[in-house]
Amino acid sequence: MFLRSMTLLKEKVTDRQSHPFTIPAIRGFERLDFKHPVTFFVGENGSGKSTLLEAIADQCGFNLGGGGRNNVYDVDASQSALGNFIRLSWLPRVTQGFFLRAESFYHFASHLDQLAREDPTFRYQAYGGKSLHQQSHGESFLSLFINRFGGGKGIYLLDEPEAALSPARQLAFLRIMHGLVKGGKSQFIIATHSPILLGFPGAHIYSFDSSAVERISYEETEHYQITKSFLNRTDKFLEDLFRDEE
Ligand SMILES: Nc1ncnc2c1ncn2[C@@H]1O[C@H](COP(=O)(O)OP(=O)(O)OP(=O)(O)O)[C@@H](O)[C@H]1O
Repeated sequence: MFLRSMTLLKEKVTDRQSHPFTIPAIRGFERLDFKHPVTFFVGENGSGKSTLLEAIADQCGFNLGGGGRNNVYDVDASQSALGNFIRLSWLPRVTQGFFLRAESFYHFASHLDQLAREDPTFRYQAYGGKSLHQQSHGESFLSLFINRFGGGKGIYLLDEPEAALSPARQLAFLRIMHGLVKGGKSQFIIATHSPILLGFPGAHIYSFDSSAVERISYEETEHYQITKSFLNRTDKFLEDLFRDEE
């Protein structure tokens, strides 16, 4: 555990009528504590999870298109709306880690290809030995988790890592994360919609579905409840869903 909390610098906020303070969970945000090496952000689409995660990545000095501190490249919209309004509290401070955003991973892969073109000794060592563009989306994510994560102390900020992963690969990812967390040198903060990932034992889950970010249990998440009802009685669930359709 390295990142202990994040706090809104209220005195810096002069305009609460514009983005990102128009997002209900962000408007009510004051402080978030991290007390477990694995923290999840959950909430409806547009509830502010990525905005908060990106602000953390910004304050970590990570490339906002994806990557760590040493990955310097430009992508569109790589600015954090909230980054300058928060303070991170560390004990101890770590500088290594990775910000993964599923939506711009393509650009990160291209950035590595550019490095390989510029430096013949670059062998994609930390990425499975070949260009991420030559691996499927899911394979490239797994390569990253297996090869790039771990080593020294690091913080990993992942925005919807499940986007590319089959259910079996999501389990593989849980196993990798379990191993890294057990080693005591890794902290994960993950925005997700995956009921599988959310099942990580003991993880803390923060919901963005109300006017403040608040902690809820795994069983209280909509992801758990909807998936459970769907699987328990699929026919009945779908019958109810499609009733009165016309
Ligand atoms: N630059 C911007 N200007 C204005 N509004 C924005 C901007 N960027 C994002 N938003 C809005 O902020 C809200 C929160 O977006 P965010 O990406 O944080 O949501 P999210 O919880 O991560 O959603 P999802 O689960 O769909 O990824 C959304 O309504 C989005 O439209």
